[in-house]
Amino acid sequence: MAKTTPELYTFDWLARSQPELYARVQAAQDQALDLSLRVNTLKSDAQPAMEKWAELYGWQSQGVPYCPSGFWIGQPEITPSSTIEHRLGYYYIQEAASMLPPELFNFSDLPHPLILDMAASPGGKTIHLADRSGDKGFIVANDASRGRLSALRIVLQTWGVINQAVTCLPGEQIGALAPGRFDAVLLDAPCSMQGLRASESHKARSITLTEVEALAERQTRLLESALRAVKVGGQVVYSTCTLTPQEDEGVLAALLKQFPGCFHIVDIQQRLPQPAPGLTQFMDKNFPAEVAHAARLWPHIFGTAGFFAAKLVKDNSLPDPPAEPYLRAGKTPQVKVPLPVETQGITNYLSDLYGFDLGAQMQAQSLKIVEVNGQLSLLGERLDAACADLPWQSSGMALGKALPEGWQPSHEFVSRFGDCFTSGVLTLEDKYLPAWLRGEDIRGYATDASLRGSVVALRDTHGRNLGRAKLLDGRLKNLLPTRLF
Ligand SMILES: C[S@@+](CC[C@H](N)C(=O)[O-])C[C@H]1O[C@@H](n2cnc3c(N)ncnc32)[C@H](O)[C@@H]1O
Repeated sequence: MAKTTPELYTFDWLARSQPELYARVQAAQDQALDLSLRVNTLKSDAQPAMEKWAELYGWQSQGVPYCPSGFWIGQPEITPSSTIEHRLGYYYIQEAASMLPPELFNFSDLPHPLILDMAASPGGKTIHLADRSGDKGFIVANDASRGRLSALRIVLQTWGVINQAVTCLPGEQIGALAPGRFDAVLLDAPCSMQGLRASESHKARSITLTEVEALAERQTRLLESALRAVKVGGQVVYSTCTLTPQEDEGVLAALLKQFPGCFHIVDIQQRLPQPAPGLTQFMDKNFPAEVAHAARLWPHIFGTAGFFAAKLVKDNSLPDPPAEPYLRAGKTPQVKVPLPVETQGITNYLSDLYGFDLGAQMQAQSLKIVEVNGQLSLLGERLDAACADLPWQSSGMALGKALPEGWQPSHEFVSRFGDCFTSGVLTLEDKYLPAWLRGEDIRGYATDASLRGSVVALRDTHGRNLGRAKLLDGRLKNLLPTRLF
């Protein structure tokens, strides 16, 4: 039977309309991308941290122009995925184009922004947003796919983000559920991924026009929802990892037409090393001139994957949506009311053992200590304001647990704050490092008797955080989580 749907191969539209440009894009797509990473600025200052790793691992680093914490490191012998810093969330390996969307938000007048990441998993951009807001705002990290939530939780946990909650809702509904609530919304939309190079995890495949149109329709409804969820005056960033115009400029054009006067597109060309305007013409279609304010990262110009990003500012409320949203039944964990006595006891304990002032940290980040399913956790005070009516799945960061022999801080807590500890810290001799990084206990380890029985923060001779260790008689018990090996 003859096919009724025309095949639309990757960049086929470009091959037909601009063959020279198409040839340049294809040539770029055939070359391997340099590896890039983004430094966790909740844990270290980007530039000095990068310099230290460049020296330690022989990496040649080059800054990503629009992202101060992002660096290209070429194709190095020591791969960035193999280091202890990677396992402890000191950096995230991320394609440089993906570093653009979170950088487009302006939080300079918003010390505590309430942020929605509408399609968040696995969380590469969520953790970037946490850095951008110093983990002092609050992020609702949503993804409609339940199966992708654990990846998101692990990324948040490894990075050490506290002011966050994970929800599992169709993004299309959030605008009606929480209208005008957020200062900033990121929609890194599900798309046809026709901007990525083929790889082991992403096989090249052709897409049909029907698929593109269905995706564009979903993206338009998601972006409408993002515009509803943001406050008047608030910022929305829309991004895709595809260069298919229907999913990029086409989505912006559809919403400009449907909601005139409700938002405008901010010109972001000056954020890039050279202008990369959105298309105003595609095949036989004209898009409004304003869509040229968006950025279209062509692989042959920027040395990145193909990518699209636009920044929108909401000027007026959108007219009411046609129907009430239904809410998918979500399982909400039982969060107990914080026990005031615990907070003081814990902050005193941490101060005595590690010289770390958790009380000051809690004040700076507006945190409280609660018991969640028998574990003590640090939770953002703004959780209720952000998620009162959004069924959240998990929130905050594990703080630790009380054991008969003393109080044991969590791995996440030590990997986020361990560099600030001034006592209760042990330096591991170099000869033991390989065994430690394999997750082994170190036997015959002699040390200061005053620390015996305690959980200490371990560092290597370069001062790198090696997580927690428990000092037992003649043995250093390895408390690195087994998932890291
Ligand atoms: C491009 S990925 C997001 C990548 C992520 N922002 C990052 O940087 O790590 C798109 C995500 O959208 C989710 N998704 C698909 N349809 C959705 C919907 N209707 N509402 C919310 N999320 C959706 C997918 O499960 C997928 O995780």
